[in-house]
Amino acid sequence: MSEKLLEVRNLTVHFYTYAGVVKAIEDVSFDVYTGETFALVGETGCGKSVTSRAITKLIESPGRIVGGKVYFYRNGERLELLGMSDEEIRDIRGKDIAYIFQDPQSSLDPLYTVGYQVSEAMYVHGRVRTIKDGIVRAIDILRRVLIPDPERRVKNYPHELSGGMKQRVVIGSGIANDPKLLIADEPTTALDVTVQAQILELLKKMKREYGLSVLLITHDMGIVADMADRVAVMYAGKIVELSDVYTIFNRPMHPYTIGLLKSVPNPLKKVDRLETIPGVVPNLINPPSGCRFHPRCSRASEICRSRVPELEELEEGHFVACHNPGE
Ligand SMILES: Nc1ncnc2c1ncn2[C@@H]1O[C@H](COP(=O)(O)OP(=O)(O)OP(=O)(O)O)[C@@H](O)[C@H]1O
Ligand code: NI
Repeated sequence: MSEKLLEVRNLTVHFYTYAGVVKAIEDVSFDVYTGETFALVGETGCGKSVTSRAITKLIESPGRIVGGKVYFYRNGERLELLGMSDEEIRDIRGKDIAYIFQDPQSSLDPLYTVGYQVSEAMYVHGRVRTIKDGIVRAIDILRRVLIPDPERRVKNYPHELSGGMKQRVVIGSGIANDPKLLIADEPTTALDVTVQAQILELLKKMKREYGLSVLLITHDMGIVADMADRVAVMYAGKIVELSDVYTIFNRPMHPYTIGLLKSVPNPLKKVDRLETIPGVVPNLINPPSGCRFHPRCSRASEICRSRVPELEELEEGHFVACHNPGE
């Protein structure tokens, strides 16, 4: 396999709310390699966004990163991101590691032209000398993200563009500084189905052309199948299974993954009936003891109630956190 770009180790984030401490993510560990698309998948509230944001310390009060390390490899140097000052991490965020969020509307400022905003993204990281220089470059970037008539579009304000075009602009700003890692958090969820497919195609094109690695956050197994090389399945703030995409779909071993794949139309297999996993996602203020999935798990035994299962490599590259894994 290719080189390691990102190493997330035991990442733990808590939110200190009036109701109690929300243990949003607990000991999350995974690697992202150069040139791959790595997906984080799971139901709502399982900690995908918190994980992706914590990587560059984008956690706001009442949240706090209470443990873990994030190593980022840049030009042969191994940087630990969580120990960096706000200023140092700001220099990495938006330059070496860029984000794309779900709603393009909220990523763009309604008061500035899209050309200005793409230009500004480069200007703040010293990629262009002036905003004016940047606008010339922005035309080329809009062309690369396949926005028609970029010379004219560069002068548009966000409200003059459709949702899909706005997301193209956001992707353009993301890649403007030639990042190594693009973190895309549900980048197509807010868009129409036809536009979704176009944006996913665009992400593939960007990945090819720029040699980017992509950390893709999604709750959609179809998108995982279409986009990802490897995938980590999250449940209630923890990674329960991690492997290449083919293995997850064909040989899932964690009871949660097995249930998840039964509850969604499996894009690689035809299923007649959708099943749902009984029970509800646990409250993260008082998560279940032992394995957080045990109250909903048909295979749960005594040890599952008392001991937290570690992610173990059961076959090459296939990690499962379960005391009673099976197929
Ligand atoms: N500001 C906050 N205050 C308290 N709890 C929070 C806060 N932000 C996130 N959380 C908690 O952290 C957990 C993980 O949230 P996160 O947004 O990462 O989920 P997600 O997997 O991205 O879900 P979705 O698919 O809905 O985006 C949730 O249980 C949520 O309640
Ligand atoms: Ni999210």
